[in-house]
Amino acid sequence: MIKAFDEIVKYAKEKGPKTIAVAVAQDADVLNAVNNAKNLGLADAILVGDKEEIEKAAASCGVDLSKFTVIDERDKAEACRKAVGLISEKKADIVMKGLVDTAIILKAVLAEEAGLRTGNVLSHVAIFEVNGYDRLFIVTDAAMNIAPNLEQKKQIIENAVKVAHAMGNVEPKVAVLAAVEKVNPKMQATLDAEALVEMNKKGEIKGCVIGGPFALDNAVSVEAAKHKGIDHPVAGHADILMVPQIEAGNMLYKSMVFFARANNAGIVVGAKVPIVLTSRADSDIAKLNSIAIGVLMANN
Ligand SMILES: CCCC(=O)SCCNC(=O)CCNC(=O)[C@H](O)C(C)(C)COP(=O)(O)OP(=O)(O)OC[C@H]1O[C@@H](n2cnc3c(N)ncnc32)[C@H](O)[C@@H]1OP(=O)(O)O
Repeated sequence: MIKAFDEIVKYAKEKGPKTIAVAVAQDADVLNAVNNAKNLGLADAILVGDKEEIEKAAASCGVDLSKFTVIDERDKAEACRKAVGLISEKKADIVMKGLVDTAIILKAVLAEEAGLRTGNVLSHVAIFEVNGYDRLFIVTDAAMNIAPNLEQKKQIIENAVKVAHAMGNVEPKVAVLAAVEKVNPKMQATLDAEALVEMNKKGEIKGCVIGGPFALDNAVSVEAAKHKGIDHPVAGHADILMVPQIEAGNMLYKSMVFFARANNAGIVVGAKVPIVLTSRADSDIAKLNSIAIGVLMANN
């Protein structure tokens, strides 16, 4: 199993290069990331956005724009629509969010005419490398599904499991998070966790081992799990943390980046192609890691 992002980048290089359609590309971190991806042989990029602003951003970070195709579009929603359109035109394999609100690019991806929907739930998968934890781990869904129901949670897990498989983890351990580790009928997250564990036991969710409900400490710390008397293969060893709703996931994501200084990546899966989707505040390294995951998923 791959344990660090530099290994992911190496692995993705074997699967590349792919072409990325960048929506609203006028951002120095985005340009640095695609430029590094190009230099590494991971991916080429088509930059869609305000050409003047893209030129300014490129000048600020020393990126040579002559290596890339630029499509001039000042309106952000329209730039997203055009970037997504490059997929159906078969000119790109991956979409990437640039300097634009997450909801705007996701609406462009979901639009019927974009042709990217598959009938399945699309969901966000964030990957973290943090000091003190012995593996890369996934948090889902921190950015797309606001308050998923049980069926949506099932598909959110399946999407994350596909990403874990692409990263070389053949049977990821999934912890369904709640505030407590005992089922409490007043806490929907615990009831859903119990149901998801049952679906996994019956073979309705495959390719992973699901445990829960778990509070976060039991999912990631063997000592904490032992202390609470929890004996489960997932306890203390989670590869995937499934949160009950977007606020919990988003706060966990941002606390990893800003408090724990984690190295990270983010991607939306479930559509016909992967959507590289990080926070605008994430670094160029996070964006490059995300491109690498996108390249792995574009081959699935
Ligand atoms: C973590 C780093 C980055 C961040 O911090 S992100 C910040 C937080 N994230 C956000 O603000 C985005 C949260 N999500 C949203 O705003 C919305 O759910 C989202 C994704 C924009 C969709 O909103 P709307 O366009 O209003 O969607 P809607 O509910 O009216 O549905 C339109 C059609 O799309 C479908 N749809 C919506 N979400 C889907 C999903 N996850 N998977 C598959 N299909 C989905 C929905 O069923 C509907 O289909 P139809 O047109 O009825 O056939």
